[in-house]
Amino acid sequence: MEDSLGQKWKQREFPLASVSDLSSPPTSASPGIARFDSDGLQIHQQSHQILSVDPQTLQLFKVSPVQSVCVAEGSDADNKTFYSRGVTIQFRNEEESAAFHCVVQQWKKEVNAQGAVLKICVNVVVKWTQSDDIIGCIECYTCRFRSSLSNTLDRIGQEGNGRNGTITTSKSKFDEKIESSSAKMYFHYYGQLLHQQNMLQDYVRTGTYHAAVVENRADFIGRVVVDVGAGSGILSLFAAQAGAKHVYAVEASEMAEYARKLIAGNPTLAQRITVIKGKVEDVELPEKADILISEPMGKLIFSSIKLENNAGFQCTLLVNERMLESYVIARDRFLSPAGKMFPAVGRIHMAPFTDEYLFIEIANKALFWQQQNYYGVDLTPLHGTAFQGYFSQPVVDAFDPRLLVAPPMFHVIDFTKIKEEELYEIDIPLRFIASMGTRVHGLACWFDVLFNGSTVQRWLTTAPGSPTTHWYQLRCVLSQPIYVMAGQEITGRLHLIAHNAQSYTIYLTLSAKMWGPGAEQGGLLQTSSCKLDLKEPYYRMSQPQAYTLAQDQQPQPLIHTQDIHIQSQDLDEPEIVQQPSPNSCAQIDSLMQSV
Ligand SMILES: C[S@@+](CC[C@H](N)C(=O)[O-])C[C@H]1O[C@@H](n2cnc3c(N)ncnc32)[C@H](O)[C@@H]1O
Repeated sequence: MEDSLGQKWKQREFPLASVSDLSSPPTSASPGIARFDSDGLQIHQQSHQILSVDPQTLQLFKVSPVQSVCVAEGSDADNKTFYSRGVTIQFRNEEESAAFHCVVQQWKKEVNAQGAVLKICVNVVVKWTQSDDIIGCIECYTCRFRSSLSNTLDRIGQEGNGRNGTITTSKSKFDEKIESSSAKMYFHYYGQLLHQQNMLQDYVRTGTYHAAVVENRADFIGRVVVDVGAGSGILSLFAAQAGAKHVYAVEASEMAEYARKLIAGNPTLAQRITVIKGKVEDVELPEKADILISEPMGKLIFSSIKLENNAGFQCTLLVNERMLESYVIARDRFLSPAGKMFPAVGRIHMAPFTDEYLFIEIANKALFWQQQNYYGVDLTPLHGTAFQGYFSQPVVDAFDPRLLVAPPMFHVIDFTKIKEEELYEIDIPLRFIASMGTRVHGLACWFDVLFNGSTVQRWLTTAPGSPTTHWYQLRCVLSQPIYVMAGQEITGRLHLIAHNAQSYTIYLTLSAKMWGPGAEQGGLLQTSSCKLDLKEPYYRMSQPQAYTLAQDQQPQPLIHTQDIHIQSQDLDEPEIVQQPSPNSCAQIDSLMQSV
């Protein structure tokens, strides 16, 4: 339950399959519960509380997908002897385990934020005195900040007290929740011009931003603007074109240097733009903003796949990359109360889809592991794992909207109101009415965002059937499709849990009632679930976009979606890709039986 402070963790309870005290024999394990309340986290074994911890001392280790070890510090009665106490907790499933870890992360962060007042004081003392005596004194006063204090010292030493006052707390909000290796790769990626170029060459994206800004000049003229994650500085330049009084272009990657160069090369605008290199979580600005502009919509940055044209490694799902959190933090730090956000609202759209070709293509990938005589070696012991592995990759491509089985629904994220913590865990109940009888292979997702200008409202959409953007669409494919009839209800749940590699674990469940004699009596359900890692997509851009045509539909030429941006420039005839002859359902079923 959420209270007025947005403390989603409060009152949360997690049933545990088993709890065992590390100091007792493993045979003592029995079911229990983990409960968050105002005193901290309480772990009960049956009805006995066996551990009560506060967030400062809690250490949580994931030892398997469903098992974790909680270690907390305590002291004896005279507060002199410190000891550690640990319990092993076993969750009922991976989803509950991931949700628990997410709640602990949020809880620790909120409690640390309350401690930030003290950290700021520490910071100020250090800045003014640089005195070892005072540092020693503070260490005695609250020794748990000892290590962050030395971090603070390191950073003050490196960055000085520059005009932009870069550091206010000892550890950045960003650094606290994001793994440093992920952040390093992420900002390295955005530090390269070719990746910025890829976004700039998405004319649907950049053209919509340009139109949304210049058509809403009235919002920009004479106003202070902050460009959150400025990249090449393009949106700052648009804001200056629209008459902004001053634009602060905040960019954390090395791209900040290129942005300076680009902006300096446009002298009529440059005098009204200041580039600030740093994270929006850390930098200080000299004044409040009337407008925030940003392009924080999730793509995926990953290094493991090389595309021939280096077109960029990005996929869709509004919240991926976790940059929306930075946009929201920037709002709370920089935007004046009556300020505007460009964009202001985002929506994740979802609909079940059918796609036999895609399904068989994924299932086929694991067939390699069906070989019983691979150089004399039986590979089949790994087939099941490989099969699940391929189905845990969300598919990124542009698909034909006729593959959708039901009208889509959407989940709104209001950037002007949402709390940062609410983006750590997003739980969307699903309900659709099938408009055809078919096999449902999974859930298709895409997004749009709204520029809510005072003069013109504009949507930027990544929907299937709309001009393709560099986000494409995303599909979560079930390893067990479900069968539906026209008019039948499909229910389910899309549960996204943020992780510290700037992405999300996706848990999807879709269900449909069985028809036939048994169904009327009572809720016979076909249910299919999958777990996917948004950071490990199957980038399917060079594959044919196959779909089954209804008899009354004329064949449409199908194109390689990688070529779409080029075609939008030179308007040549699209390349036609030959369709493979359709696999019948019977063939597919027999293949699935064999796997
Ligand atoms: C999707 S790009 C958009 C770039 C540019 N605004 C545009 O529209 O072309 C996002 C940019 O935000 C930067 N960024 C991401 N998180 C940031 C943060 N917390 N602080 C500052 N910059 C950030 C990235 O380095 C990247 O250059």
